[in-house]
Amino acid sequence: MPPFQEPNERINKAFTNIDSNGTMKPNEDQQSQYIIEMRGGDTLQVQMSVDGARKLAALSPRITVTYHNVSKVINVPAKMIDPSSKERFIQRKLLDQVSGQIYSGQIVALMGPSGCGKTTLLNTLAGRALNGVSGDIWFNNQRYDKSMKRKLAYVLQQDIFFERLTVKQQLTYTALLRLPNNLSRQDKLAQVEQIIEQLRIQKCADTPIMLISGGEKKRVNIGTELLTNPSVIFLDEPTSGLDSTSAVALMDVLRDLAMQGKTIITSIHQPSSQIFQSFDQLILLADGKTIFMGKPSNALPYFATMGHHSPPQYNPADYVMDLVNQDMKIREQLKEAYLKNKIIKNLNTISNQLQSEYSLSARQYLLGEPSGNEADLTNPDNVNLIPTKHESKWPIGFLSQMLILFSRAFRLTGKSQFTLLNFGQALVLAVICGLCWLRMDFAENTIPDRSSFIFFLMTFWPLQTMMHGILAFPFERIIIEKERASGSYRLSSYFIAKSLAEAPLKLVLPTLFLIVAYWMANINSNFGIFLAILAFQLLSILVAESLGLLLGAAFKNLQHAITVATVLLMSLMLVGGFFVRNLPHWLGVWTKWLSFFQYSYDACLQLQFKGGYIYQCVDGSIITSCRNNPNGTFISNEAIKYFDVGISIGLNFLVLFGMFVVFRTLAYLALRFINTRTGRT
Ligand SMILES: Nc1ncnc2c1ncn2[C@@H]1O[C@H](COP(=O)(O)OP(=O)(O)OP(=O)(O)O)[C@@H](O)[C@H]1O
Repeated sequence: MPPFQEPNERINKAFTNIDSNGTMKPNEDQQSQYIIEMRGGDTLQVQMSVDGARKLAALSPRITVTYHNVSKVINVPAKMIDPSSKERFIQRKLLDQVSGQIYSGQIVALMGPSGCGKTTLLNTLAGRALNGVSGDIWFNNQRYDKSMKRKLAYVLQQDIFFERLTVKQQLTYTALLRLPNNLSRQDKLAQVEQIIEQLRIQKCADTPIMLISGGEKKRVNIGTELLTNPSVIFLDEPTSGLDSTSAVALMDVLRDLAMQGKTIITSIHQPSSQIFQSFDQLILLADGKTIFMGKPSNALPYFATMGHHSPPQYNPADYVMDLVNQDMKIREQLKEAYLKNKIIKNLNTISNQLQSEYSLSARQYLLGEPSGNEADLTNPDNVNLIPTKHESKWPIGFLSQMLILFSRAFRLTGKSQFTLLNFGQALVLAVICGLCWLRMDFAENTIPDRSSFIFFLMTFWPLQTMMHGILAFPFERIIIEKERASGSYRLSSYFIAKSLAEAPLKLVLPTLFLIVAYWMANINSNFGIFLAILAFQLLSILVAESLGLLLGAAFKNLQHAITVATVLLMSLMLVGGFFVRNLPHWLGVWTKWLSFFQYSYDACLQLQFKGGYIYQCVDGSIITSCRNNPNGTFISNEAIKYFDVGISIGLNFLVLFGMFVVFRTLAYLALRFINTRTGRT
């Protein structure tokens, strides 16, 4: 048995040295195409085009999805349905004993009235939200296992991306994160180019996603999921919001994918007649039950056997939807009829016939339901879909994930932070601030103004950054959840990468602000002191941001997070030592230690008056030694006594740093463990 070679080595070998070591099998076209088997049963298809460019694609195994008697029950809080109810929960059946079989190469449409359970069925088949699910689901002859995630793609109804990225950047980051490390960067990028070509989005490849059309966005959404070359693609209403031309173009893309052997299951609302007829199979649901399963062209003849005739020239999809949306009685009739008409595959015909009270003519229009027996479970590729145990759960290692996520976060924050508007805001505010405290004298009467300058410095930027922190997760979380649902990366690598990438960028504008305002206000000419004050300002910004991230991650409702943040910030500011110098003892004795403003303010006051500068006395109202010496001078360090500073500069720094670490860690834990989702199925 030849030793296992890494794919890159083997691919190169395939083109330079065609040998037959048993692991490389030349395809029909001996010169240009090879199938290479990899660990875990995956195969790679390598093609050499005429111009010598190399194309690489993982050949995904063909998968038949079989589901048998699948039900889903959820517990809804009783008070939500009936406020007078004494019960805690009421059970609701979202899916009721549905069965079906979908083959590779097919496009299957799930249709039915709003709320009939299409998304629930898609989620269930895709292995998402499996709580309360009973029945059997097989992929070929294997039951769902988390490790199959990479072979199943789920295209959500909403096109959720970092919209500032261009189409190519979006696909490239996804490829780098989700394609395994045994492919080179060059091959991952080649895969991106292939997807762009396959989905016909070359025209907008370098356009930011926020500027492309709805149809293009949908294709980027599908492309993102296709990068890992999944075998089964679930799509939740992919054509909603698209005009008919874009919808048809999208269906063409899906047809291409089906022709490559992929299994495609899509829910759809109101397809045009052309799209409706293009499906290989139609599954109609009503109230969580199947009411028709067969070829779309057989739907109208089937309903006609029950006396429901479509007017001529009417879009069959519209007619079917009108029918199931009519009154409850018709829906009940259709549900009952399906139960009696349905055919079970691989059961002997006698028991099938015994079930039938309806005419055989209705049954001829239906496809058979699987019986749940071994005979239903086809596995044409005979591939083990569950990777061997030694394979990592993640496509790439922790460090690689972090580097890629760092680069993405750096790019995104750079784009949102370094706008002309933000630079303008920082500069204008710095100048206004500088003008208010313009070139203060080194004199006794400027001491209160100097302390207020410091307090302003230590509150303005932290406040602003904290609000940004609160908003960071509610908007990003949905993207992270989507990416993590397809097994892209660890939450910890995302969190660390985001923290590392954003911190330096978040600090650029406050630094610029301080340089201008500090010089204009004439604070302290010692460069070391300037750097120390800058360090405190930046650290308090990081503390405030961490607190913001924590609140943003912990609260389901953004409004609640903002309200709590406002109350918290105002309270911490009030007890921070600047506004009230003589807090009631019972209050001040503990609250002032909670305020991170207090620590940076205290430390910077000490820094400002450090260095033994000569200050001019004025009236002795602040400095005792000036009382009888209005024209005299005093050493700046004396001013520190006027303020009730608590602890040393070093200790202040340590406490602030500790707060930063604690808040960051809590923010991570909140993000990891507090579920802010709305509880949809
Ligand atoms: N967490 C939940 N709590 C209560 N009801 C739920 C929950 N999730 C789903 N449902 C209900 O289950 C039913 C099926 O929902 P589902 O989203 O699957 O329907 P759908 O056919 O996809 O609808 P639409 O076409 O409007 O998207 C709906 O009545 C919905 O209100």
